[in-house]
Amino acid sequence: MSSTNSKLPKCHVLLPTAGAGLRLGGELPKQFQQLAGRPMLAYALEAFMQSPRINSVWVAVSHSFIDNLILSKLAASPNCNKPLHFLPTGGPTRQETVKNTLAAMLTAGVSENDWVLVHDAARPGITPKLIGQLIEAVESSDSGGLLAIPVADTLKHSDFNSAIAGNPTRVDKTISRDHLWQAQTPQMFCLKQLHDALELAILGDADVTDEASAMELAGTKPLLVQGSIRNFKVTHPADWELMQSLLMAARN
Ligand SMILES: Nc1ccn([C@@H]2O[C@H](COP(=O)(O)OP(=O)(O)OP(=O)(O)O)[C@@H](O)[C@H]2O)c(=O)n1
Ligand SMILES: C[C@](O)(CO)[C@H](O)COP(=O)(O)O
Repeated sequence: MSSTNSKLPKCHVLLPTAGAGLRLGGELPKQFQQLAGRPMLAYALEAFMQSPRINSVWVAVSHSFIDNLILSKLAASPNCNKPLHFLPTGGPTRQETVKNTLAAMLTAGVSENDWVLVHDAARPGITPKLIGQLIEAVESSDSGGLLAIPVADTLKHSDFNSAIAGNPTRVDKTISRDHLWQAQTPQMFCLKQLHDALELAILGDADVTDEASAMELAGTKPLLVQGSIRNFKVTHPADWELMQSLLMAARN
């Protein structure tokens, strides 16, 4: 499958940005706060703009943020060299935000057979090289797939009873890390299949925290493609500090 033939599936990006960033804190949701001098969202946006296989970019925004000047400034950047759409499709959960945005993309005329790469705005360490590797691997497989990294540390399950009333948390047991991977994004699937899988998962109140989980519930086995430790999710203040140092060092 190559996007050079217009009849073949194209690749589009969906960036969900409707989270509140509560674990990080701050006056704005984290994806719009200044990280090493630019809104965090700008880094992922630029990586996809620089990826030759990406045809269009769709940013899912909460209703309360859709008219914010930060968005128009991002769109005006000379780096924005592909069709860029901001949609007020944010929902109460990540999976609802993604499902609403996929529905809007279908309504806007994107082909249901095209690929969509869903990427957290909170992962500014993504690079055009990693994006290219995911696309190449998934296109030559018979299913969708995601970036992920094999778990490197020894894993402990905590003792439920030790977590009561300020007691120190204790080990219940050690879990084998064999065959365990940490899911990253982008996660790349056929647009309509992902939409339907998310819709089913939401209707069934399933605990899906990423796109792959919804596709697994629908019976597929997504491909695991080697990601990078640099593509970590900025969730807590310590992640923010680390990412800021990495971005500043890369600039010098
Ligand atoms: N209702 C939601 C929740 C999350 N997200 C997006 O999903 C990505 C990953 O979510 P996470 O890092 O957990 O962000 P938040 O939900 O904002 O974080 P927190 O749980 O700390 O509030 C982010 O780009 C976030 O904006 C979204 O679009 N809609
Ligand atoms: C999609 C994800 O980033 C994959 O690791 C993750 O599941 C998002 O989870 P969160 O609960 O929204 O932080």
